[in-house]
Amino acid sequence: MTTLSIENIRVRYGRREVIPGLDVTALQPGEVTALLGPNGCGKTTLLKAIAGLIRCDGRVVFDGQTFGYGDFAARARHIAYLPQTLPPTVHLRVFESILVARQATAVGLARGGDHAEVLQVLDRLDIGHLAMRYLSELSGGQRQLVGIAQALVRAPAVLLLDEPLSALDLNHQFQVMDLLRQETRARGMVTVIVLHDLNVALRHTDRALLLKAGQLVAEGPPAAVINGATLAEVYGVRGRVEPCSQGFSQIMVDGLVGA
Ligand SMILES: Nc1ncnc2c1ncn2[C@@H]1O[C@H](COP(=O)(O)OP(=O)(O)OP(=O)(O)O)[C@@H](O)[C@H]1O
Repeated sequence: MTTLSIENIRVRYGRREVIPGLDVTALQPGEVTALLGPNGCGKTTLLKAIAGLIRCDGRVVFDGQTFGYGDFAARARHIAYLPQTLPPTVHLRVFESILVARQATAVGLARGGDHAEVLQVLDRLDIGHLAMRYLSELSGGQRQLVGIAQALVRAPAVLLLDEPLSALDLNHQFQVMDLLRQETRARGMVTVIVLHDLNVALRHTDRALLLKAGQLVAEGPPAAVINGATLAEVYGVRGRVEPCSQGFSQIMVDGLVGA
């Protein structure tokens, strides 16, 4: 099985070191990992470093291969990355845009099934009715769902999603996380998702990485990582994690530390 490891990743913007040497061992195929931490702590920077999109020191090891900065083509065969801010839209219909994503990057996949794959992903994200609309005509949330479809249809081994729920309503947040978990398990993908909603991380992910100022403060099962002590240390809030009546862990925020 193919794990993903991050070895001594260091990133600086100019003279400012944003990630001062970070290691993550063996993210497992079939598992969804939540990448958590406050604004500006380096989550996007770390995802971009894994995707090979920014200059960094250190190594990403995946599928027996070691990637340093610059191995873009080799990495692109394995990794799909959905940015936090989606790029300006090209003049394509939704269906075409997903088909183009599949045909551009799903190397080695049988071409015959491309249309069926696109229809299936549209259906599973409940956006089949948007297939013939132009991207420029979509709402923010609809555009985000199409971005998720474009990433999934590439059939990547590693799926990196930066705040993919930020424009979605509650129903779609749940649906998308459900689908991502199912697909991650079924395809044996390594999936890493930047999340701000810690309740989503508790409910829908298998592992959590908690960052503070570019350093890993805690990692492990979400229910072990997210607790009163880490909420105070990393987010500066007084809070508790308690089971709801359905048995799922939920965060109760009591206030700010010191207030
Ligand atoms: N291109 C850049 N040039 C200079 N500094 C940058 C650049 N991109 C990000 N930074 C800085 O690096 C730090 C980490 O930014 P990053 O976007 O990785 O944070 P984040 O954890 O994803 O934040 P958020 O939750 O707000 O999206 C921040 O202090 C940010 O200001």
